[in-house]
Amino acid sequence: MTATLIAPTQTVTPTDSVLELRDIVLEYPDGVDADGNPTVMRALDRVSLTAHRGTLTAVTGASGSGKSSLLSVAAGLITPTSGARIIQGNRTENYSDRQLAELRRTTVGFIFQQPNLLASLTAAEQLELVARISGARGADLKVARQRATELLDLVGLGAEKGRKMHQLSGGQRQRVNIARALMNTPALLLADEPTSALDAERSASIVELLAQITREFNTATLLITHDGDQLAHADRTVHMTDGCLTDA
Ligand SMILES: Nc1ncnc2c1ncn2[C@@H]1O[C@H](COP(=O)(O)OP(=O)(O)OP(=O)(O)O)[C@@H](O)[C@H]1O
Repeated sequence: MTATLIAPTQTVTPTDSVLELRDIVLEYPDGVDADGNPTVMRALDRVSLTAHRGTLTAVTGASGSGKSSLLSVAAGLITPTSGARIIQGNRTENYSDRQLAELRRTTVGFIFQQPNLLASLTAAEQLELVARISGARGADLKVARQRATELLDLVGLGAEKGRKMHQLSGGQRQRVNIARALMNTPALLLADEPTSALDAERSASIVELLAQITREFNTATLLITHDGDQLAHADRTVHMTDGCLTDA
């Protein structure tokens, strides 16, 4: 992996809280009971969690315990049933869809299990697209292109930036995915089992990369993982059990 350093755009201290969840309850509608009354499935049960700048928090737990639900609430993709969600000092649980979309665009980088990359675009174009969607044109687009090049160098894909997705391995595609998540200099980086489709060696290098990014970009990073070997890279590990969160 290359060691290119790209300075974060904001000056912050490692102890800054980016995300604070207080007593979060999330219930999904879950059909009806025998009397025809609506029932709910409680996916998050009074969850509290603070994520700080420059800190990698691993989230573990059995399938169905609520890990993805936790990340979706943290990302502002789902509004919790109750509780407080504070992102960059702002209470957001009453934000409109538009405010949440803006918050995600400016603050959150999301890395999914399977990189959802566009087959027709090169690695560099995948990253440029983020800037285009944000409205970058002219000089701004030029700056974004430069940033895309630097980020692809950072994730070790400088030589592959002109390749389309079918010309890359699964591990390389996930690196493109990670670089893309950094295009908007997110304060909060959320990774939902980013190594689930990779072998042990590639998984280890991806998690090392996420730990490096957390330090160099000063992100508050949440990483869902099932892999005990990856926990060594985490500053903190929390565990979900039936919607409840505890320190591991
Ligand atoms: N949209 C939904 N509607 C109803 N129930 C849901 C919905 N999404 C998730 N659930 C339920 O909420 C619980 C938590 O799901 P979640 O996906 O957060 O778990 P997880 O720990 O991420 O699981 P996995 O490791 O298998 O991805 C599960 O019981 C799941 O069936």
